[in-house]
Amino acid sequence: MPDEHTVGDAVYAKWPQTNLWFHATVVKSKKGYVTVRFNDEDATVETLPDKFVSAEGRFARSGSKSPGRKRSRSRSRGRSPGRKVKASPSPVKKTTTSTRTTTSTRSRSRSKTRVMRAETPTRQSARIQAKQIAEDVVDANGLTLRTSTVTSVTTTTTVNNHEASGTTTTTKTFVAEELVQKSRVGKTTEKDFGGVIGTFVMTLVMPIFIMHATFVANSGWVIKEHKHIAVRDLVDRRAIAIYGGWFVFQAILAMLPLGRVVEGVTLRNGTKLEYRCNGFIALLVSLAAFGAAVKLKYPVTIVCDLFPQLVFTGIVFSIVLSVALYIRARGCSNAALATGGNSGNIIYDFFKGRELNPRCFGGAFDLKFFCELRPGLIGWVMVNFCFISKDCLENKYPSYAAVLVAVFQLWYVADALWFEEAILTTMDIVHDGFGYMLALGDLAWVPFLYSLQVRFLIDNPQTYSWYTLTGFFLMNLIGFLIFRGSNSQKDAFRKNPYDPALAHLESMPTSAGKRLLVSGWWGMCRHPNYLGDLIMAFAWTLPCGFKFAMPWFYPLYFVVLLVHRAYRDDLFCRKKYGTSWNNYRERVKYQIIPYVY
Ligand SMILES: NC(=O)C1=CN([C@@H]2O[C@H](COP(=O)(O)OP(=O)(O)OC[C@H]3O[C@@H](n4cnc5c(N)ncnc54)[C@H](OP(=O)(O)O)[C@@H]3O)[C@@H](O)[C@H]2O)C=CC1
Ligand SMILES: CC(C)CCC[C@@H](C)[C@H]1CC=C2C3=C(CC[C@@]21C)[C@@]1(C)CC[C@H](O)C(C)(C)[C@@H]1CC3
Repeated sequence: MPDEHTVGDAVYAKWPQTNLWFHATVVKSKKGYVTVRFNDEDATVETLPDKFVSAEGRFARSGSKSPGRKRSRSRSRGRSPGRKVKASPSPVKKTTTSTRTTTSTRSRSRSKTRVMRAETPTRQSARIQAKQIAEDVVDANGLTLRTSTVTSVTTTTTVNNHEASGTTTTTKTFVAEELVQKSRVGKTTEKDFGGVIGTFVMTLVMPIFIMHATFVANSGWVIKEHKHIAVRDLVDRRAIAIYGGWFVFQAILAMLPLGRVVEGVTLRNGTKLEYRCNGFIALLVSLAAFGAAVKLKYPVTIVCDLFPQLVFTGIVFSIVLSVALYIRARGCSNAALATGGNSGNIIYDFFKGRELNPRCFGGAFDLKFFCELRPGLIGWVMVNFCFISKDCLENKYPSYAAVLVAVFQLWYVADALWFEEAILTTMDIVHDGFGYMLALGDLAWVPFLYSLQVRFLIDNPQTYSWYTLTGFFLMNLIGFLIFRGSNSQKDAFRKNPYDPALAHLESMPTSAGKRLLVSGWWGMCRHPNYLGDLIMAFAWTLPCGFKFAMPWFYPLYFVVLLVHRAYRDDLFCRKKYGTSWNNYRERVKYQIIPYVY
């Protein structure tokens, strides 16, 4: 049972995202959450689940339970993940500890625990280690917790004798007291995407390019036959109704009380948001609705006829949404901001997005999560299918290459929605605010540019022998197996590093507590999932042939996007894992392509 807290109580509170506990004072206590003020120079206020707050007397008393009252887990596996003994968040000395193992020899055993006061050398190394941990710690949003003072560090060494497994493990629990830290989102000083000028150029170029690609999908880089198109020709009520109707339809599906509700990563204030994952159901319903529309002879090809108008509507919609998001974020508390979108420069912050998790309908509807996976991603599949339907109607026999690429892309989207909750740990959800980049990316770039190859193949049918088509299929399959295999391996490891199914994998410890895989897919290179994604991108484009440049935009853009993403992730991880990240880079040398890059 967590402690009862009264306003003004002196407590120890766990600093978000660390195993470090600090002096704090209770400001408010409500329904399982306690708002505390840390005794640091900034008097940082955080709201934490009550298990992360413990009365001071209770915390220091020998033999008392840990604040979280978690049972410490000991592992006795030979492999590295198994060797890790998860340090209890409790800094208290325990006289007895219940232990559990996760292997087949799993057994519950009372372990005899000897508590030793660390003498000077250990105490000194603990102080250094605690300081290093604190310096390396970065919160869920990539924010470094800056350390200014370490006034005292206490070390307890606990030796557990595991009778059942016959192994002896040593748990060192460090208590760092009165570390003065900050976790507020400071001004964003390191700007990526070329800073203010880069983001300004991208803000202008991205919509122009989407429009341009709409008119040249079937040709080279330039519009050869110049048709004069006025902006007023691009405004069409039917296009607005189709785009708006689709967005609302997807929003309704997303809000249906179907599918699992999962928790996202821990936020800076120690809390987690909940997300309803019913994306795969939304895809099935959308496909069924499309099938019904075709069967009922509803003119789905209107999407092809009004394509430029739809693209224009999507762009305008994304711009309006981004402006609304920017204005909304001006009224946000500091705690709600993304670390990367708080530079104070309107152009940069508008592009990157200021608010991390904008939600509406009383917090029930997460805009970024919804936009990233639903209207754009499922819309991309629908655009492909509308063009295939048009081809079937006009030519009787559809272009097999176009059908194959549409199937590959449906497969990719279905996979994303089947593993929907995996997106909750991607940098878009964890680090990036929701602004112009993601709004335009999700709602116009993905549905109207990612469909480039299928649109090209409809206008320029290519004929291939069955073994060439099989070759494309195998290439896509190989890419998919690498992409899915590596993403699932990492997800499984992050969910439970002691999963027996991962016992064959080697991992290395980091100063932030989490381990990093160094064998299996993640031993080949640091981003095997990007490699798989890229192989698929090429498998979707090769069928377009080499006569025209435009379809090749997608794999070229994707290389740039993923190389830049790998670079950004490297910066985040360096902050998060400190020197351990350098050791990891030494061990796993290549970024995306083993022995090449
Ligand atoms: N189709 C498209 O347009 C796009 C697709 N994608 C795809 O989205 C997917 C997600 O991409 P993204 O979020 O960028 O990156 P990753 O899925 O590669 O995630 C990077 C994070 O994984 C963790 N990690 C890194 N190395 C290891 C390791 N050795 N062991 C355990 N954990 C590790 C780290 O986080 P931590 O340690 O905190 O867990 C790191 O920050 C990719 O498959 C990518 O191809 C991405 C962009 C666009
Ligand atoms: C061009 C701009 C500078 C950037 C626009 C970027 C966006 C288009 C992409 C950023 C990350 C994305 C992801 C997917 C789609 C593209 C965007 C939005 C993703 C949903 C595709 C399906 C995958 O399986 C995924 C892993 C779920 C992807 C997550 C990232």
